[in-house]
Amino acid sequence: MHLKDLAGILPVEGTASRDLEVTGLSSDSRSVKAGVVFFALAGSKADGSAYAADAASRGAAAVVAGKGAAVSGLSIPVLVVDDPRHALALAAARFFGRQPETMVAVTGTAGKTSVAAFTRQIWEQAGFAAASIGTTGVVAPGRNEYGSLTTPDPVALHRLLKELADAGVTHASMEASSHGLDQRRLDGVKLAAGAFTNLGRDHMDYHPTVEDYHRAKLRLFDTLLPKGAPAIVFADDPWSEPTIKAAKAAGLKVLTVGRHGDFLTLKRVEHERHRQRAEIVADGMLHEVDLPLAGDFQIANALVSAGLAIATGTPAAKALTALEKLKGAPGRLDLVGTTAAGAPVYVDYAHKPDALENVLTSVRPFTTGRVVVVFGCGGDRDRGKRPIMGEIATRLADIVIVTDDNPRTEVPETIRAAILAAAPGAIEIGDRRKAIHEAVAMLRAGDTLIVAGKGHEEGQTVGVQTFHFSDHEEVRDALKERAA
Ligand SMILES: CC(=O)N[C@H]1[C@@H](OP(=O)(O)OP(=O)(O)OC[C@H]2O[C@@H](n3ccc(=O)[nH]c3=O)[C@H](O)[C@@H]2O)O[C@H](CO)[C@@H](O)[C@@H]1O[C@H](C)C(=O)N[C@@H](C)C(=O)N[C@H](CCC(=O)O)C(=O)O
Ligand SMILES: Nc1ncnc2c1ncn2[C@@H]1O[C@H](COP(=O)(O)OP(=O)(O)OP(=O)(O)O)[C@@H](O)[C@H]1O
Ligand SMILES: N[C@H](CCC[C@H](N)C(=O)O)C(=O)O
Ligand SMILES: [Mg+2]
Repeated sequence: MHLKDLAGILPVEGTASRDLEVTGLSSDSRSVKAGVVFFALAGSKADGSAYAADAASRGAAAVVAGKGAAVSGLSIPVLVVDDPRHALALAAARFFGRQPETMVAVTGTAGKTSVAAFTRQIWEQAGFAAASIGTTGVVAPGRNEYGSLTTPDPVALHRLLKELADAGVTHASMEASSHGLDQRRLDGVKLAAGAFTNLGRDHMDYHPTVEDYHRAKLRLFDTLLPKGAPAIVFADDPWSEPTIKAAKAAGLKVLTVGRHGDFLTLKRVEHERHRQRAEIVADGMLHEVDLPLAGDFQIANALVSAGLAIATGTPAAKALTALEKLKGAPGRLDLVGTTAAGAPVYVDYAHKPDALENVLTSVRPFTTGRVVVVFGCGGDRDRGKRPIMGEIATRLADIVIVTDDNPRTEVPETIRAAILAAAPGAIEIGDRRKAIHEAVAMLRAGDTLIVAGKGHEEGQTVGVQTFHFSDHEEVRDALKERAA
């Protein structure tokens, strides 16, 4: 590609640099090689324009910077744009050039990973070559790779989308995190539909207010989706109404799902221990669906996913039947095993207040004994959620064990103390392995144990080092020990 091929996105018209060859795009000077166009992004820690000279010295073809960025004295062209992050996303889409034909994105505080995975599974069952992209990585035919970000950076994202399209993937679902939306990571993706699950407290270290956080999520509806595109909105959340309003104002075709939903109406749910039976009305027809997953919230996620699949062309009956074969995303109310006395042990990714509240509430109806929870809060992340989660755990569980969950560069005791301040009677066991083993040892018939916060994660980050750690492995070990 030549610089002129990025015309319309970058101001290359009439410049001598039009014919420069472009070998790649990057927002990190450290990865710049000859011919790469470097995008200087204003970040939360650094200003990319400070690295323009570094990029030039590594052979960058040109630098793209925002108005007023301090980039001068370079021997390579400097192209000035209004919004460098937006320009990077569009340029990445054009540079890589291909994406799966039908793509959908889901946003919301909780449920994104589950919805992305469920939508892919419904499409697979409908016979499409489908992929999902999110917190747990990329899953596609013959491919299952762990990724680090929920919504990848635009260059990584569009490289991946091209690979998927080249491999024959026609349908892809992806998570749109609030960071991803705010930082324009998805601005170059051509979306056929979008979805909203719910809104709760999250990332209050990044967004100044919950309204600001909601606004970031709304970019999916008011900026990214083309007019007339379907927006699937879960209707039973306190933030459903403002979301529906915004999506309608943006000219989208709003399709609501849930008890208050019109597109897919949930009539009745009967819970069993590890499954639930739902009656769902679609287009005037009643469908009975036997969902093989525990947790009220999984019904919500299943409805949103079915909504996305139907809105993009899968027949309703097929999409709803597919729900009967859904597999939960790894680490989402994931039944790892049961004790000899039959007490189930779940690993769950609840690491924010609403999720913890939901997961603890979900297991109560089938727990005749005690609900036991092991959890902690991440270091270098939203401090405000710590006492809130302490209060929720104490209110909804019978035994609360507060432990460590990626303390990062904070003092672990301080994080635990902030949780414990609102969790009278909770047991403190910093060592997560010990906490899990002790919790399993406590279980009696009728009890349920939830190990929350890490879900699919495979590490414990202490300081700047990450040690291998898996809640799944520890639970299995502890169960084996008890059985021996
Ligand atoms: C807080 C945050 O979102 N940071 C993202 C942001 O980085 P930043 O703007 O803060 O970067 P910075 O360190 O200030 O540097 C500014 C710029 O200078 C560049 N630079 C820096 C140093 C250098 O030597 N050369 C150079 O060019 C950097 O590459 C960057 O472009 O923009 C970068 C480029 O798009 C992202 O990679 C980076 O994500 C980091 C890795 C991250 O951890 N993000 C997390 C918090 C995140 O996005 N999480 C969400 C949600 C998770 C969920 O709820 O599931 C996700 O989508 O994963
Ligand atoms: N629809 C929902 N409503 C409330 N809580 C949910 C819902 N779906 C999932 N959860 C809870 O949130 C946790 C994370 O679920 P999931 O990974 O699907 O959400 P996510 O939006 O991708 O989260 P993250 O932003 O952390 O990646 C689950 O383990 C469960 O505890
Ligand atoms: N994407 C989330 C994951 C948190 C998971 C939890 N285990 C923690 O480390 O806090 C975040 O970075 O806020
Ligand atoms: Mg996720």
